[in-house]
Amino acid sequence: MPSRSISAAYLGQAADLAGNPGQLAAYDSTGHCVVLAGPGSGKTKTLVLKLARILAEDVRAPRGAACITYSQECARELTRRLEGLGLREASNLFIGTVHGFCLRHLLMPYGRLADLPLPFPLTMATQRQSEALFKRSGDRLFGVNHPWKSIDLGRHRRSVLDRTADDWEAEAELAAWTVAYEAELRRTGLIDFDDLIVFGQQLIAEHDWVLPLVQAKFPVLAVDEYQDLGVALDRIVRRLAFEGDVRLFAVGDPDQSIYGFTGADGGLLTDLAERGDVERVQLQLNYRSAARIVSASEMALGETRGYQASDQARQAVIAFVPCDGGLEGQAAHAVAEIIPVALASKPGRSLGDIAVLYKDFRAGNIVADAATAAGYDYVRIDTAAPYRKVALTSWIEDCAAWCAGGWREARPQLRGLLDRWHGFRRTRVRDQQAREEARRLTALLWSLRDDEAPARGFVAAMRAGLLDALMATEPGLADQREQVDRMTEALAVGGALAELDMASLGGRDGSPLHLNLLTLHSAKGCEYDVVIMVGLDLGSLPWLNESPTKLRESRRLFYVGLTRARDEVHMLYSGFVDTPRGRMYRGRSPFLNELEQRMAEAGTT
Ligand SMILES: Nc1ncnc2c1ncn2[C@@H]1O[C@H](COP(=O)(O)OP(=O)(O)OP(=O)(O)O)[C@@H](O)[C@H]1O
Repeated sequence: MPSRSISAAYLGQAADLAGNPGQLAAYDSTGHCVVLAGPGSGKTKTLVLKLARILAEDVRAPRGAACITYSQECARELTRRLEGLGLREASNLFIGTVHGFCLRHLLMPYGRLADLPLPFPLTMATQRQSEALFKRSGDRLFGVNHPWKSIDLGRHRRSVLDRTADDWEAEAELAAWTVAYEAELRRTGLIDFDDLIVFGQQLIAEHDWVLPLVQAKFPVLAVDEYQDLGVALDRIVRRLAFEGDVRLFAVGDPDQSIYGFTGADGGLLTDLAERGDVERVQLQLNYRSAARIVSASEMALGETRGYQASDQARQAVIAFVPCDGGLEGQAAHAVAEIIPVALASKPGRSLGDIAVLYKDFRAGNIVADAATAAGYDYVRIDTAAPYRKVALTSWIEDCAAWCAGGWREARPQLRGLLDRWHGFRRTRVRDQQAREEARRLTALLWSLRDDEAPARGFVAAMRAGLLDALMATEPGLADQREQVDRMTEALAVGGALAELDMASLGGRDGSPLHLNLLTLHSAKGCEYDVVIMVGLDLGSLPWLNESPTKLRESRRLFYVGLTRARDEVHMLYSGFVDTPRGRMYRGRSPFLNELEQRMAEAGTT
């Protein structure tokens, strides 16, 4: 057990691991450790407890640990869980995305010294700037009506690291476009998101002197959702761990690898776990889902994994629900029939315990319209959401949560909000100035405490009080500023979130009063009592004629959706999809046919 000061919450949670030999083995590991396990098996729980233990027992400040993950949603979940154990972002504890790590702890401190061909000081392109430069370079090369291929371009840049290799020229169009786009970026003095990964990798790969410097600061590296990493990030981790003497604790599940289109590769995790110098731990118990859902998920995946539910007696609902009227009909059925029954069927269950999952933002629009018509408030996570979650918008939301009553029970903790604020400063400030800023921020937050005030006034006051000044002096935050501007526009009178109050802004990641609407991709890492999946028709999930690789990834996406549920899964379909060329009748998703057949064979329908 950790010997230094640790929270009671930590002790309580660590005691949970005692009944699970796998979790305990990971928790007791002394060298590199990789935990491979299925959904709901407590990977993230084990990771945060292990990190707390290492920080209490093995590492002394100013040395510390970096805890990284792929997406901002997962980073926020890690922050929340670590705060629950009394661990906050600090100068010796990085909690964030791999992109944030590459920027703050690799490229900013060492990029110039290593003479990387980047424009310093590093200024991030906003989404709008990078789209405009991407289009301009594509138009010049291929003419104005050329197809938009930004996802493919990003994948190519991140996956083929050696540009003299045959693989690079194998996709000649993407290679040429990349070169032209990067030249445009540099001419404008900007870098983009993929540069962080590509140059972070180059720095680590080619400059041996960087390794001991990173190791001195972060002798421990924890990685959540490892299966989301692509080859560049995997190389960064391996070099730090196996050549830089950084101790690695990684968790993930190759069956939940759903970002192949970005270059992610679940096989990298499996390979990592097979190394002789890594302790590999496999977890089998699922604490989240009822037994029927655990076994149905394996049937949906089409693989036998031997996962068991921790509570065998819990009842579950698994429903295949035909609906007339396509996605509109499915959304209407979900809000009119399924949600009211689900709310009534368990005492204390609220809208926040229910999620509607869909393939993309167009389906999200249809579900959101149905929810509005039924009078349900909702939170929505997809690309049509009014603003993207980046570190700054997440921080504003957490400040709103604190001001809207969270301060009474320190959820989130004020100290954590202050530390995260200091983390946004990429340029070093003197201690005196940092103290003064902390004092001003505390006074500002204290003055903005209100349970029901409109979120609009809160964000305006935060911007006028401190935020605008910070964003004006930190070019590295330019891309995040764009999202803060979008948040402000959405909250303005007439905007998409004009009605939002502070409590709702603060609760956008899980308020009991809001139904959750999110894409299947965004649902990874989340859990809900009731999961309603819409759009389970051939032509949507999966698309028609997907390649075998793509089809496997679509199946994993379906698996991720199913495994978010604790008690109920409702799978809605119509047997057709609406396309720009009219209605296409190809039947429901083959994943449903297979699942229903396997459940019938097993006698579990
Ligand atoms: N040993 C344990 N005892 C009791 N509950 C546990 C234990 N381990 C995990 N849990 C609970 O199980 C649930 C799932 O845990 P967690 O989110 O850490 O799983 P995960 O493996 O990261 O899931 P996923 O891959 O699906 O995101 C959480 O509610 C967590 O508190």
